[in-house]
Order: sequence, then C-alpha cells, then structure tokens
Amino acid sequence: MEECCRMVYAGSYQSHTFRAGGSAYPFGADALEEAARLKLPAESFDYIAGAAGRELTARANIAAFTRYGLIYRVLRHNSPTDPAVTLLGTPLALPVLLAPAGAADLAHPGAEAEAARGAADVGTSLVLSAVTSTPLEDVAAAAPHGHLWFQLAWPGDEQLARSLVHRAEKAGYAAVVLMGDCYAAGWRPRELDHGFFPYRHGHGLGNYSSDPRFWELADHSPSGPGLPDDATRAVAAATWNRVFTRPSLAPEDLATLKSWTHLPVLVKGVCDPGEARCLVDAGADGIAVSNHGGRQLDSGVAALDCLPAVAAAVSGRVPLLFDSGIRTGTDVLIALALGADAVMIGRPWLYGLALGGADGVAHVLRCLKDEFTSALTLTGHHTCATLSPSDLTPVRAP
Ligand SMILES: Cc1cc2nc3c(=O)[nH]c(=O)nc-3n(C[C@H](O)[C@H](O)[C@H](O)COP(=O)(O)O)c2cc1C
Ligand SMILES: O=C(O)C(=O)c1ccccc1
Repeated sequence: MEECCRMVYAGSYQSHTFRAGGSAYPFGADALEEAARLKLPAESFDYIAGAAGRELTARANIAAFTRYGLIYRVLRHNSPTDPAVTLLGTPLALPVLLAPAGAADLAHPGAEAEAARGAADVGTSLVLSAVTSTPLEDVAAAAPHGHLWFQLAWPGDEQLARSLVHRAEKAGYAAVVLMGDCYAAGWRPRELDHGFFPYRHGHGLGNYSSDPRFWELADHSPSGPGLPDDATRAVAAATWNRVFTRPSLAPEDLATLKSWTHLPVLVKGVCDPGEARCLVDAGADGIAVSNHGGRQLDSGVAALDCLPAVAAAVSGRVPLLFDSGIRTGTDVLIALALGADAVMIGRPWLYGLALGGADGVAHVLRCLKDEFTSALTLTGHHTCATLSPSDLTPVRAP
C-alpha cells in the first residue's frame, strides 16, 4: 500500500518545484502578496494591489470562488493529465496567461521582458499592456521563443492606433486584446492617498515615446523620440494623458480594427452577456470576461458571477477568457468548469516579478500549473476539454 501511494505521488508531483531546504519564493497566494508588500515601496505596492473605492469588488472577485465546491472523483485516472490548451492558434502549456499590466516596472526593472521570459519558460503567453516601459518590439526580442499577445488601448488618434497595431503584428504578436473597460479613470483611493499615478512620472510610456506619430501629437516639440530628460518626459506624459483612450468606441469599430490587421481581435472587460453576444456578432474573435481586478468600478459584480451567463451567450462561437480574482490552481479549474477556455492572472505575476524577475514570474506560473494539474486529475479529468459545470456544486461561503 505504501509503495502504491509513493508511486502515485511520484507521478503526480513530478513537475512540482520542491527544493531541499525550501523555496526562494512563497507557494501560497497570500504569502506571495505579503512578501511583495514587504519588498516594494508603498506607493508601488499600492498601485499594484489597490482597487477602486472600498475595494469591495476586488474582494468579491476572490470571495466568489468560495461559493463553488469541486466534486472529486475516484477510480478514474488511467492516463496522464495534460493541462495544455491551444487558444486562437497559440499553444499554452497551461490554461493561464499573464494579464496585461501597465507600469509593471514599478515591480522590477525591465519588467515586461522579464515577464515575457518567465511566461515562455513555463510555456505560456504574456498579454503585453499598451502602457509598458519597454517598447513592444524589444519585449518580443527578449523572448524570441515565446508567444506574445498585445493589449491595445485604442488611442484618440486613429493614426497612432493603426501604428500600434501594425507594430505589434510586425513584431510577431499573435493576437490583439482590446481593452474595453478603461475609457474612464477608476476612483482609486490608494493612488490618491499617495498622490502617485505612475504614468505622470514617465512609467509605461515606452510604446508611445518610440512611435513617431506620438511625437507629432505632442503639445510641444521635444528633442525627439525617447525620454532623455525631465522636460521631454513631462511632454510625453501630458500628451499621453490626452491621447491614451478614445471613449467613444462602439462595437462597430471592431470592423475598423480588424481591417488593420490579420490578427485575431479579442475584447477584454466584458461582464454583460448581451454585450458579449453583440461583440461576437460585430466580429470579436474572443471575449475576456473581466472587471479589471476590481480596479475600475467598485460595487461592480464579481467577475466570476458574470461568467456563466456570458459563456451561455457566447455558446462556444469564440474562445472565452476570464480574469479577476484567480489566485490558485483550483480557481483556474472553477473558471474553466464555468465555461472559460483559459484564464489570466494580474496581480500574482506582478508579485512574482517583484520577488525575482523572470524567475519569480515562472515560479507563480509553475505553482498554478502544478496545483491545476493536481486538481484536474483529482476531479477525474485528463484534459481541460471535459470540464463542465457538473464538476461543481454551489456551497455556502464560509
Ligand atoms: C498594476 C496593474 C496594471 C494593470 N494594467 C492594465 C492594463 O494596462 N491593461 C489592461 O487591460 N488591464 C490592466 N490591468 C488589469 C489586468 O489585466 C487584469 O484584468 C486584472 O489584474 C485581473 O485581476 P487580478 O489582479 O485579480 O488577477 C492591470 C492590473 C494591475 C494589477
Ligand atoms: O491601472 C490599471 O489597471 C490600468 O489598466 C491603467 C492603465 C493605464 C492608465 C490607467 C489605468
């Protein structure tokens, strides 16, 4: 009996990152956040960890997972479990991508290149934010074996929008994720308390300051592309603030975006099933259910609570991504059982990045992969394809 258990454990724990004497990084999600808090300056940590208002939605995102119980199953496991999926042509070793995160260099220098490398090490993708300190071409060059996606914040200027999309396609990005939910600033007390908004200080402007069209839109003529001094940085920040988003977007604009690129276009930030259906009708190649990690609208509904209805509305016509509140491998499983094809993580990868650059990001992804694979096996599955709501039962939250 003991031998048998050992065999089973040896098999299922194969990829776990055991290290004699312990790991350099915490394995638990809360411990990871706490370690990052201790490491980072308060204004940086609070930009990352913070959310809108009283942060009710950010907490609700996490709490929503406690209302589902996984049903575990026995005498089913007769072949190895494979957590890999393919999404819009992108192969993923686990159904978890890194969500776009602006100003990630608050967590670590060279943030985006580190994250792209960490994701590639584990076999998954970074969705690169529009607001990165490293230009998208340099991020792609830093992880030549990785599969990157690009998140577009549709600028007020159409030529700049086209330029960003063309640059991403040319640099080898495999999909465009349109940020749907940031057309107005969220009310974020932690940022207000510190008086710290990273983009005013030149963080996250790499894709803009490297774009000739951006400088044509500048308020004053700076010395040229790049951010050589404080005056240029101030011009760039003021210009960016003016052109960052186009609040007047409508579903019909997807056709315009799709006419600029051969890449699949997803829309991120969808919570309403009717909107999801309308966006797919308008040409969206994928939908990301998300409330931006509770950073935009407080008292907004938990993202997980929107997932079943959006999944029903989309009914498999296009791939469905989910983010906002994913912290563990079992969270991943719950989201997939409710209809997501893959999920994204936001804050957890920034915490891993803060603790150890690419290595820390890879650690976070490996933890999710190992826990997810274990949970997939214990719920009686060999692949993600067979997950369904019948793997879950509603439970009363503790
Ligand atoms: C510091 C930070 C910056 C973010 N920047 C962006 C961004 O530039 N574009 C975007 O679409 N979403 C952005 N997000 C939202 C994430 O993509 C994602 O929706 C959210 O973090 C998921 O929730 P989670 O942090 O609970 O995993 C950001 C999130 C954080 C924490
Ligand atoms: O902080 C964010 O969540 C975010 O997505 C963002 C990006 C650029 C400007 C403002 C907010």
